[in-house]
Amino acid sequence: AQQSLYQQFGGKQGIADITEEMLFQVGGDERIAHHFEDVDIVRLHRLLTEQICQVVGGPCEYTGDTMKASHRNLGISTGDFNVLVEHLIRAMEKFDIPTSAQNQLLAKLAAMHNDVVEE
Ligand code: HEM
Repeated sequence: AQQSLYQQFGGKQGIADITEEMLFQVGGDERIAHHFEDVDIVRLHRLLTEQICQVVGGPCEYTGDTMKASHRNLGISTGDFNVLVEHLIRAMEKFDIPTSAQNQLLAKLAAMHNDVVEE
């Protein structure tokens, strides 16, 4: 039987595991870690998990702010954006998410690029 995109991500727990791993790696990457120094990471993890769950068609409601409002004035560049995506891909690989499922999420996140990046 064909699994839904949400199921291919391992449901809410699978998504929570992937975002945790991504944020952990981001925190250790000196290219972008400075952006997250004063951020409540537990809250960010919860919101990112909700958002990705919703984006992949899961039964979740994203309760955070818009991408444009929450990244305003953070000075995030396209390079920063690509580094975060790099860590997301590694995290998805670590949890054996099928490539076609990875690409479907990445396409949806790419559509947010202009709302996140300022330069
Ligand atoms: C498509 C890519 C991205 C998505 C889906 C995303 C998603 C989110 C979400 C859901 C929040 C929480 C919003 C809220 O507080 O209500 C957030 C906040 C934040 N994001 Fe992103 N983000 C992306 C890219 C980036 C990048 C590339 C950076 C920096 C390298 C970044 C840095 C931040 C920071 C610092 C906050 C916290 C802002 C604050 O609490 O004041 N984000 N992001």
